[in-house]
Formats: sequence, C-alpha cells, structure tokens
Amino acid sequence: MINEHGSQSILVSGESGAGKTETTKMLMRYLAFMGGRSGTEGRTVEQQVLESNPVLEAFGNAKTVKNNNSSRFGKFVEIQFDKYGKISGAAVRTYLLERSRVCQVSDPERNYHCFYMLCSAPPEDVKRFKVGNPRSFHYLNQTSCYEVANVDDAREYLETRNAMDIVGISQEEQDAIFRVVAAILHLGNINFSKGKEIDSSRLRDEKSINHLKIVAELLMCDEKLLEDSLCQRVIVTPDGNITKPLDPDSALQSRDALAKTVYSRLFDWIVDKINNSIGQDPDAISIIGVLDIYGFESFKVNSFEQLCINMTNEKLQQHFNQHVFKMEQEEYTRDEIDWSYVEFVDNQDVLDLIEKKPGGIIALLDEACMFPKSTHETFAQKMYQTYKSHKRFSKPKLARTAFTINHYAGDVTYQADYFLDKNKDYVVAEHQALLNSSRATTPSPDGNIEHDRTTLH
Ligand SMILES: Nc1ncnc2c1ncn2[C@@H]1O[C@H](COP(=O)(O)OP(=O)(O)OP(=O)(O)O)[C@@H](O)[C@H]1O
Repeated sequence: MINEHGSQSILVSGESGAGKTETTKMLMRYLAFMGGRSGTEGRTVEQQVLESNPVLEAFGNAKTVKNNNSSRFGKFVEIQFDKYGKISGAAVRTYLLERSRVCQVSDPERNYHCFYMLCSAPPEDVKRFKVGNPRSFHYLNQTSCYEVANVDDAREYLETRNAMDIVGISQEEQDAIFRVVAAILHLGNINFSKGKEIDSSRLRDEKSINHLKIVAELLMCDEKLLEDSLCQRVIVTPDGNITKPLDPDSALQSRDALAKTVYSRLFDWIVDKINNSIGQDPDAISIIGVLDIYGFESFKVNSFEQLCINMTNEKLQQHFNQHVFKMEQEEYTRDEIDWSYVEFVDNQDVLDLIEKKPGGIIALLDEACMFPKSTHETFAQKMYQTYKSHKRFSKPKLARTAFTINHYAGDVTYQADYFLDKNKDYVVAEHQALLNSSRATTPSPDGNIEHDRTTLH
C-alpha cells in the first residue's frame, strides 16, 4: 500500500468454521501493529478497532452445528491510513444479520451469545435487568444447548462490557443495550389465548401479563400500547382506519416480528456507535479493507437467507474468476507467454438466473411481493414455468415450493415457503409507533424530568 500508493482489500472466504473470523482478527492485529502509533496514550484507533471484535461477536455470533462461535453477519472493515502509513480512522460495515435466530433456534445450536452472557451477569445486574435462568426463557429454551465448551458466559459478560468501554460506549448506553436484550427475552415469554371476539386474542395468563409489564418497563413504553401493538393491526382504508384484532397465532407472529426488529435495530445501533466513536479520517490517503463474509451455505432446510448468502458467494466467485482466470490469462496471451490454459467454470449463468433484471429469481420475487394475492405456491409455480429448461435450475420430484439451484459449489435445494415475507421485511407500523413512544426519563440535577437521549430508538 505504501510502496504503490494504492488502497487494497483482502477477502477472507470459506465455509462456516473454516477460520475466516480468526484470520480476520489476525489480519487486523497485524495491521494495528504495523500501522499503530507507539507510545500513544489513551484509547487509540487501533485499540478501538480490535476491541470492536468482541462487542460485535457478543451480539452477532452464536453457537451453530459447525462452529461454536459462528458469525451470523457479514463484515467489511475499512482501515484508513494517513500519509505516514499510520492508522488514522476506521469504519465497520455489517451485512445481513440472521434475524430469525432471535426467535427460533434448534438443537444443538444457541441463540446470540449476549442473551446467555446477560443471564450469567453478576447478581446485581441479573436483578436490575430482571433476567435469570436461561431455561426460563422461550427464546432460549427451544434448544437444550445452554453452554458452550470452554466458554464462560459470566466472564464474557464482563469482557464485553470492558470492550464496550474501550470502543466508547458509555455505562448508560451499555445499560440501555442490556435493557433491550432483557426486554427481548421477556417478550418471548408473552403468550396469547383466544379473546372474546371472533379471531381475537388476549394475554394468556398472569405470567404473560407479568412478562408484558416487564417488557414495557424495560423498553420504557406504555403497557397498553405494547399489548395493542401485539394483539391488533390497524388497516388503513380510503374511509379511515379500521382496527382489526389478531388471532393468537398472528399475535405470536407479531410478537416475534417485534423481537426481530428490535434486535436487528439494536445491532445496527451498536455498529453505528462503534463507527462514530472510532471516527473516520476524511483526509485518509489510502485504506485496507478486510471482508469477512458468510461462506457458501447448504443446510437440510435452506431459505431466503441462504439464497442471499449463496448469491453473494457466486458474485465473489465471479470476481475471482474475472481476476485470476480471465484477466490473468488474457495478459499471458497478450504477452505471448507459453502457458497451458487453465479451465474454469464460468458462473455468469447462475448469477443471471438469480439476479438478472428482469427475469431473475429476485425480480420474480419482487414482482410476487407486489401482488396481494401471491402466495409462496404461486411464486414457486411461476419459477417452475419460467426456468423449466434452465440448466442451473431444477424442480425436485413432487415438490410444491422447493427448487434446486446448481451453484458453482454444488446443488442447493431451497424451500420457497417464507420467501415473500422475508423479502418484504417491513416494520409493522404499530411496532414503530410503540418504539417511537419509548422514552427514558431521568431527573435532572434541578429536579426536572429530562429526556434521556441514550434510549435506543
Ligand atoms: N488459526 C487458527 N488457529 C487455531 N484455531 C483456529 C484458527 N482458526 C480457526 N480456529 C478454530 O476454528 C473455529 C472456527 O473459526 P472461525 O470462527 O474463524 O470460522 P469462520 O470461518 O469465521 O466461521 P463462520 O462462517 O461460522 O463464522 C474457531 O473458534 C477456532 O476454534
């Protein structure tokens, strides 16, 4: 970078558990060492960059089948250098946090580390944040895995707090973050039964009422507003707004949607906070980018998230093909070098199948999302029809919604069942109104109530 005056990027890729995150951390440590300023006092940019790792891992990593500390998001770290080749700023960009994990986990996996850390926090924090045994929370007890070998969640909690200090997250902000984490756990314990009206729901029992109260207290919002946002939906019509009750199943879905929205916003807020605190250098001369992205995924059940991840990997593969095979070999030909041609499989056709506009799978999905009558079945039928002679696409025998793509790394069968909802990914208006109404109020030194801006909106 210094000799050739050019910015560079390092792409770390590989399947889950291959060692991408560990390699990225080593790269960052190396760059911090080479570009650090010796003898600088206080929190240096390089220290903050390194300490952003444990904070992001606490909220974005989880134990999976393949890896006890699997990153469930993609990350691009941009390290900025001044004209002396010293680190002068940094920025972290994250991609596609796996939101579904917040509400749905199966054996032998766990939810995000931060939930277990908070449950193992020192007694005063457990009391303050009203948490307890992880086995008592629905979002954690769907799997029987609570511990990870060689990981002490109690110690991790203290280390995460320490790393948060270093990256510039204040004690008040840390408390606000863990209040939100605790609120999500209690939210998952709210259950519903049939209400008096047809297709309506109400809180199931005293336990649910109690958890709702705690959520309202932790999120600093109104209890009734919280209950209504879970059990009702307002429909806007040309003649005015109509309030429609939700049946117990829909209320549960609404509860989970709220939990996922709050968690993903919390994660984004933490990333923003880290970036603001580390600071960017507008006068940086060059950058070194490090990309640690999800590897190619193929599970027993693959959904929209896997399609997005695998599409990203197809694009990276294409970039690799372009640079290593196409461009390099063209140069050899130009230079009349005697070499034997390296065969490679061009994956442009898979990329076109997925992302071409119009006509690709994503374009068909966007189109389906615009028609209120579309279902996952009509979407799947449309795909079967459109790609019936595409050599990279096939329909498994007897499938109604499943489809298989022949990726560069192998065949993956996807279930189209939740593709429409996942692609829409909207925030329910009632949830937004509820969260906007959340206010932390603390008495100011003169006794007046002040709005505390550390609340996470
Ligand atoms: N260089 C290394 N030395 C020793 N152990 C390593 C090294 N790299 C990885 N590991 C081990 O492998 C595990 C998985 O590595 P890592 O979390 O970096 O994988 P990953 O490719 O980022 O996976 P994912 O895509 O699931 O996030 C680590 O927790 C560690 O135990």
